[in-house]
Amino acid sequence: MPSVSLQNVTKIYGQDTVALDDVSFEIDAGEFVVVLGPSGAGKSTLLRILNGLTPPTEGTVEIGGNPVSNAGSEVGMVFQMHYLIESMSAYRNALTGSLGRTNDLRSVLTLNDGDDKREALRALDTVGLLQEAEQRAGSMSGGQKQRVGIARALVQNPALLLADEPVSSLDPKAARDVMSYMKQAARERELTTLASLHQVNIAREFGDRFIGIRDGSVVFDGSRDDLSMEVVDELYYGESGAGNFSDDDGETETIGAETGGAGS
Ligand SMILES: Nc1ncnc2c1ncn2[C@@H]1O[C@H](COP(=O)(O)OP(=O)(O)OP(=O)(O)O)[C@@H](O)[C@H]1O
Repeated sequence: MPSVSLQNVTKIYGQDTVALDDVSFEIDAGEFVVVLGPSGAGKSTLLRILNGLTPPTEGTVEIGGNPVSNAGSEVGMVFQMHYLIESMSAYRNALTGSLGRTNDLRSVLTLNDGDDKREALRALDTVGLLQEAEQRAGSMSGGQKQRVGIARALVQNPALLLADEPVSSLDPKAARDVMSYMKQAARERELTTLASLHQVNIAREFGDRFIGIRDGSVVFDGSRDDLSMEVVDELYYGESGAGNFSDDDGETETIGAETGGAGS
């Protein structure tokens, strides 16, 4: 049974804004999938449908064989903006992930059960922040905050980890750090992961499978080897734009917030 299954999913906002148009794909358990596509392609809509925040207009979505509900506990979410409580420690922030399971505010404020505490520490360890567990989130770097956001999602013990442009606001080094930890967490926990990214070079480095969306349709679904410069050009610029995206040495150019280039 696939971990994620979308069948003929269409999303129309209002009268006629077709954000997703008859999208179907399946993701196997443990796959690390990156969604790519130009602004407005439908990536955020896809993620919102997968976490139950937005109902599809048509089609079916299943996670672990069950229809997506808006209970949300089976889906962990990492956001572009981390949405941490800045006055609380990294540990307390990670612990709020257990709310997804227990729905009990007391578990965060006072009466945590021991399992939740252990899970929060384990998750912080996974993202390399065990030593910083007691540090106030507000005093952490952007990359560290994002890693706390990943820890919080892991504490939820989700069946699917979704990340919506998780490294867009980070410099290239911090972005790579965050992606490395996310990949490691997914591998350790055999966690199915789907991340939308704007930076093609970072996507290429960390993704195992790539789904390209353009104008609401899946126009590419393949491995790193299949993700040629031509495919990337066509994904972002359409057929007429071939050649725009490759530079002279064949490296993929950066999209969006990343400005420093690979490894800088
Ligand atoms: N709540 C909404 N109401 C109306 N239209 C919407 C809504 N959300 C998204 N859209 C439209 O749906 C289309 C897809 O938007 P979506 O945000 O999913 O794209 P995206 O690929 O995530 O873009 P970006 O990379 O800029 O975040 C766009 O035309 C957008 O304007």
